[in-house]
Amino acid sequence: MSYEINEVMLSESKIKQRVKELGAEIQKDFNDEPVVLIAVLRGSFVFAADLMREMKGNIQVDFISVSSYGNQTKTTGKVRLLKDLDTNITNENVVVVEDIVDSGLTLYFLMDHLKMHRPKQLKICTLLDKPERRQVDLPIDYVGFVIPDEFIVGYGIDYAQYYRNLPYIASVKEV
Ligand SMILES: O=P(O)(O)OC[C@H]1O[C@H](OP(=O)(O)OP(=O)(O)O)[C@H](O)[C@@H]1O
Ligand SMILES: Nc1nc2[nH]cnc2c(=O)[nH]1
Ligand SMILES: [Mg+2]
Repeated sequence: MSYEINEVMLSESKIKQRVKELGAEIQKDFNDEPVVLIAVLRGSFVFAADLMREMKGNIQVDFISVSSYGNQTKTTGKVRLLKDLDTNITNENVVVVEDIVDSGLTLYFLMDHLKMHRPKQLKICTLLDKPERRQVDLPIDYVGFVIPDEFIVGYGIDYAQYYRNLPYIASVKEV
């Protein structure tokens, strides 16, 4: 089975505008206190890079890497931790930065993992939310866009490791 780009769902300018709003909202909620952003590799690296530049003040960034999709469009249901944090987040304000929440299994696994370090606050920010596909209950603090149940790529998000370099977000179709 192979896929190709179907249509643009979110343009570069629409994403830029929303990322700006999210940065301002997070900063306001934390009253300009220091924040550690945790980007979930690989998908969220583009979003996290743009989001952190919309925030002023004492922002740290660290990366955690997990994978559960392999080269398919459905989750394997098994989340693998590929790289852990390097930062000590105990008593820190932490915001986990994700590109997309689909089944919710990735973040469910990660939240459990991160809570063990007893951060002061632990919040979730995702650019995209696909609520129709959720398999677990997950409280999400910041959502960029709620999207329909379509497999999407671009702006850091891949299909079989390709398309991450697209500056926009597009749906794909089977060909
Ligand atoms: O809510 P879920 O159903 O768990 O899906 C969301 C996760 O799936 C994708 O990551 P993937 O495992 O494909 O790895 P990647 O970030 O390296 O592309 C995406 O970047 C999210 O992290
Ligand atoms: N590329 C891609 N990866 C995902 N991981 C979870 N949902 C999606 C999606 O819609 N597209
Ligand atoms: Mg990911």
